[in-house]
Amino acid sequence: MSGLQAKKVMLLGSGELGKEVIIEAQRLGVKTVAVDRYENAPAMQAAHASHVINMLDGGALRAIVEQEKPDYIIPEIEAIATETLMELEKEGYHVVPTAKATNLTMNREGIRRLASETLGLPTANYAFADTLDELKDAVEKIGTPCVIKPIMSSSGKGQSVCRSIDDAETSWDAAMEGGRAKKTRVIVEEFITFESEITLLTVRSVSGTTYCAPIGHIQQDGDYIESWQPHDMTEAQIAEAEDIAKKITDALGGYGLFGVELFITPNGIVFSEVSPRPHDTGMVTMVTQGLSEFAIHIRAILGYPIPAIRLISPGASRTIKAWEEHASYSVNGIEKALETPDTQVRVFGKPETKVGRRMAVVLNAAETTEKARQQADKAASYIKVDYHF
Ligand SMILES: Nc1ncnc2c1ncn2[C@@H]1O[C@H](COP(=O)(O)OP(=O)(O)OP(=O)(O)O)[C@@H](O)[C@H]1O
Ligand SMILES: NCC(=O)N[C@@H]1O[C@H](COP(=O)([O-])[O-])[C@@H](O)[C@H]1O
Ligand SMILES: [Mg+2]
Repeated sequence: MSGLQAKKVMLLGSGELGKEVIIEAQRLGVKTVAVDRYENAPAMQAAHASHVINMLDGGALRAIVEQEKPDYIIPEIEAIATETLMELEKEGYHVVPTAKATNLTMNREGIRRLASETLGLPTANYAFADTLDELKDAVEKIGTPCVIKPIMSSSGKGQSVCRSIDDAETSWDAAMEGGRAKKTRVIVEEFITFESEITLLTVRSVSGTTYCAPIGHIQQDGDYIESWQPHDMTEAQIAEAEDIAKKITDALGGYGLFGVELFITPNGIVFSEVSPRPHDTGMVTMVTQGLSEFAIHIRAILGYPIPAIRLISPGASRTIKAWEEHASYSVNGIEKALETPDTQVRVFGKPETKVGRRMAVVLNAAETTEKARQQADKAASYIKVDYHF
């Protein structure tokens, strides 16, 4: 790489999603630097260079950016000092898709107020609370059941369903435990009884705004366990979903791929949240699309055209999680899993397991999403995380 004069990207957050972004960037001859809060993170294992810093520490973040001078800063996780990204953007650094998008989406309050109060998009009713007493008032106001989440968290961490006012304290404690940043504020959301939920991958690039086929998914404890593409929707539902996605992504701006999370209800489509970056449920695109969500993200960022996104086959993904905390583990059963036709496995290579941590994903392509879901499920059933004592 040393002689090649190339653009340099810096990834802030180096998990399984970032690892694929790094691989796609390298395929286009881009230099890659991976940053995260711990050593040997998945994307670091693929990047040209890496750094371990506390990304919530603005000073540490600035120091590493000034040292590496990347052409593009690509946030990958929901725990970054985004105020520093706003300053760096003003100083001329390019934050993907924009520092404003990162700042607003890093915090559930920012994106929710933008979607509901500024853009008038349909969302669950919501309220915010900074103390247990305020939380009890918010639960009274929103009604039960309701969903309580730290304002800065992801993959369902610290999230709980509050079924009666008596649950408020347990939910408060869960949110304080699970938030990514040491902020105590929580959001209380009306519980939406949806028929299904989707991620609409939306791309803003030099070629305009385009959408991938909708991805259906199932979540357990606020974290995804299964996704498939395409999700069955009427033309009218797709048009409604794309309209919401266009409004929210236009408001965030910049070039890149966004994961717009939507609930499908009998009364219409409800906006939930948006990631200004590839989405975990979108890992399925590694077997369904000609360009995966990761390839699309990097192409869009670099200003390259994305004239078409082709769905090549229906497909499904199934996550493999660890259920114990260990510094030494192995992922077994891959040989048996791969006996199922059109199956692929991605082992992320995280250095240690944690309770509920996603360690790998199984992908399957088939003639129908139903068959792909069944096959992904079957293949995944053979894969086990074993712990070494
Ligand atoms: N208001 C709600 N009503 C009903 N279900 C909800 C509500 N909010 C969240 N959920 C359920 O919990 C899941 C996770 O919620 P949300 O996306 O807000 O959390 P997250 O921590 O940001 O997760 P991720 O980072 O994986 O997107 C949703 O996909 C949905 O299944
Ligand atoms: N829903 C967001 C999401 O899936 N993000 C992905 O999980 C990683 C963190 O995993 P970890 O908590 O196991 O380190 C992040 O770095 C990102 O790749
Ligand atoms: Mg979500």
